[in-house]
Amino acid sequence: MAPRSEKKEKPRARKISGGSAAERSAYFARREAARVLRSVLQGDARRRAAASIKSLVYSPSVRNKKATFALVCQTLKYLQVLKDVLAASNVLSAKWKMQAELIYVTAYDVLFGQKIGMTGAVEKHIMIHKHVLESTLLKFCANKGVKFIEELLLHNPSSVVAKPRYIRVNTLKMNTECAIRDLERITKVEKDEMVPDMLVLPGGTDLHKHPLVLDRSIFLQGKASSMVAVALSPKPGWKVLDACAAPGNKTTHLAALMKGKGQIIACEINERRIKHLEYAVKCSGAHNILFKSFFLLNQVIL
Ligand SMILES: C[S@@+](CC[C@H](N)C(=O)[O-])C[C@H]1O[C@@H](n2cnc3c(N)ncnc32)[C@H](O)[C@@H]1O
Repeated sequence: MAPRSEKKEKPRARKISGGSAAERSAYFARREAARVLRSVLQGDARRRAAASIKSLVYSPSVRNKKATFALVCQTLKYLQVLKDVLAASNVLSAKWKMQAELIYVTAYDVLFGQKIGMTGAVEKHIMIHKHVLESTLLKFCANKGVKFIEELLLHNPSSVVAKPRYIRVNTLKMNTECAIRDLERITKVEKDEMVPDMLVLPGGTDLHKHPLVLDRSIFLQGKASSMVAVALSPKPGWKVLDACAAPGNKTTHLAALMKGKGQIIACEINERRIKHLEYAVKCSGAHNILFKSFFLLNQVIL
């Protein structure tokens, strides 16, 4: 493969005059994200382990680490959709191919992100084509018969992030049918076939700030983690020891399966994590949990 020409925009050399600090920061974050994305995709193409995104982002040369990390992850999540939309809209012509990664990151920002600091040549190019990109995206959704863009990710097996998002309903606070009705307002929801009270949402659904997550009516808990308490199948009235409890996903799951009856002894050695554990338990509506600061195998605590 011919080496890429290095005649690209040099983000650090370029002086961005005017604009707010937020605009300048967004401009640079896109360029830093594009460089990280290139390393990730090159590693992938050569079928060798790419450096982890975190290790690339946390190199000293990256200034705006948080924004860069978020942009890389989000662009990767939508990458196949972005590629398809750009190709169908003829936006990634030969002239722009050398900056393909910056085009992907910017297209992500324009279609799904914040659209700030749109001062660079690539930004202007994407903004000129914004309407055609948006209408192509809508056509894709219509053709696949999907209501939400996240669902397109499920139709894309090659998508980097095709894994679904699992949710465990905290039945101490809410029943599963109500949770489904609430979540269906924002995305597609299915019941998991194996784990009771577990819901499956399209990959990439971000619910971290959803009120049901914040008040612990639902937990963003993986399927494997949720199988543990189900496998134990504790009955109301049992006494159960959770030896490594924080942040409390399994502890609260046990409490729900025991319908709040019996006792769970939750051990956690890390003081900072104990606080998270106690907060999660308090919000979860479980009242039968006794906290211990650590668990020692040879210590009789029961
Ligand atoms: C992977 S996390 C547990 C996740 C948790 N079971 C859940 O489902 O949310 C492991 C936890 O065990 C704690 N831990 C490790 N050794 C411990 C010990 N001897 N006693 C109590 N907690 C310990 C760690 O501090 C950490 O918070």
